[in-house]
Amino acid sequence: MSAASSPAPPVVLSIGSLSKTFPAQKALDDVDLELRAGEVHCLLGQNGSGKSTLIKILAGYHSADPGATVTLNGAPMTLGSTATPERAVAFIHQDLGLVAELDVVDNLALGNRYAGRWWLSGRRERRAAARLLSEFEVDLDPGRPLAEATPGQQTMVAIVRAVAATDGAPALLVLDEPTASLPQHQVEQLFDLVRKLRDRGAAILYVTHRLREVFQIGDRVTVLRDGRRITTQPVDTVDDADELVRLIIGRKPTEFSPPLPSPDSEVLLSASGVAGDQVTDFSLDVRAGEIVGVSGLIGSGYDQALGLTFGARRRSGGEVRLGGRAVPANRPDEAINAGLAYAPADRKRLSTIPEWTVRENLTLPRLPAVGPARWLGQRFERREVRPWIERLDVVPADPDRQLALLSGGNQQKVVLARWLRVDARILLLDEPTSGVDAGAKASIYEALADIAAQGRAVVLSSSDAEELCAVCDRVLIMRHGAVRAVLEKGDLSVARIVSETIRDSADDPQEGWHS
Ligand SMILES: Nc1ncnc2c1ncn2[C@@H]1O[C@H](COP(=O)(O)OP(=O)(O)OP(=O)(O)O)[C@@H](O)[C@H]1O
Repeated sequence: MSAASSPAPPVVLSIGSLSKTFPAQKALDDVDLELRAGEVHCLLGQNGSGKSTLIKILAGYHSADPGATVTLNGAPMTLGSTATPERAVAFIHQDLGLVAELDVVDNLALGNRYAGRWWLSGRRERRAAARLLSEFEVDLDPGRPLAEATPGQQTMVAIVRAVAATDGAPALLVLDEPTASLPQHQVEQLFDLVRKLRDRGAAILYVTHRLREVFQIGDRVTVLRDGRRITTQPVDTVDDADELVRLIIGRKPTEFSPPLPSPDSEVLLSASGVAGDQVTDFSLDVRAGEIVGVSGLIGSGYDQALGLTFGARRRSGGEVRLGGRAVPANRPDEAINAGLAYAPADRKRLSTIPEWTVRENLTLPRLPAVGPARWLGQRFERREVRPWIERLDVVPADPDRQLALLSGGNQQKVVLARWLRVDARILLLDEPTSGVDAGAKASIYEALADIAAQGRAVVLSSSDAEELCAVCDRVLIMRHGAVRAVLEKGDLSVARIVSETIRDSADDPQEGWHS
């Protein structure tokens, strides 16, 4: 935003006395908030602090408790109905609301409120879609089924769609963790788009757990804790990310001490030439005690390598050896027997039962017993589950709460805890902290370090360069389907990861390697 001496830009969104009470849970407690034209206003808070609830009330998914006042450009805003959303408001929710079975053209067209269905995917829409994608510099074939696009590409389609539905000029744009699955390079592109919209005068409400982004893109920041607004202030009055963490969790963050470099120990996992999907050559050796990272751009294959290694994705070539023994391709059962565990990135869709409780989801796949054994089993589960709930700060800390009623980040914590507590020798984790708040991230890193210290090993794929620097002994960078660079602990920095990630491998495919 411009200097303090110029007159304050007009208020676009004004929220007064906003509260929301769910059964047994007050998600928002008397929140006031103002968003001005031409500002990116970051909304921060721990998982479960009420951010999504606030957004869902604005979007009409939830009604607010009586007594709230919300205005948009000075006029009362219609709340409590998704049927008549404000035309000038664009929302990007965590659940992008796209239809995976349709192609990109149809997904964009559906958002644009075209009346007739029979011309979907017609030439006009195809041209309009191509124009929109190129305006926002999204490099994607509009005729491709959305299901084939990576999560990052899908996010961009959702943003383009939402902005287009406001005729390209939203008064208010609400972005709920849009970068959760985007590597740095794509984040920069997204930020260019966000700045473009801000400079056109949009007020932008930006929810993120990546605190660095607040300093990159934010003009002002509001922190929620336990449903209450703790502060609203200009970003340039915030010292650093540690101060943000203190505001978010209400105490000093626990120091995470990175693990010591691991000694030359036994090779637990060896992959060579693994291929399939976008991956042409994924090779690595992982020793006991190591935490190894895999990163790259969307499309580089970095987000598919672990699924291929495990057997969750169809492997077309290469070899995977566990403890020296070859594991046949596409046999996750054999991989599990040999000591491998794999947590996919799409944890919620692929691996939870939302109707079940936190306890049941955390202890899956144990089958429910019947009779007295069931009761004993539940008591045992509760005892086992509680330390994890406390360790990862699951809110509310209730093992018997239905998983679906937890906030998105808290659901992530529960599912991730399930993998952290299994006794596998090697853990493969895709994007382990995506959507998880700063406090719990540190706890997850501690848990990974503990696993490594027990002589086990972790391989994680991540688009978060800071995370890779914080926890990994070594980071493999993939470009164009293959590992092109290996950064050892001493070489690890955000700048180095980003530059290796975006470097064009055609320049020097061999020189990209580092021993
Ligand atoms: N439909 C619901 N029924 C009951 N409780 C709910 C419901 N939706 C949310 N909650 C509770 O309200 C609180 C706030 O949740 P909300 O989703 O707003 O958090 P959040 O700040 O967006 O978290 P995250 O960072 O994990 O997305 C949480 O304790 C959550 O369990």
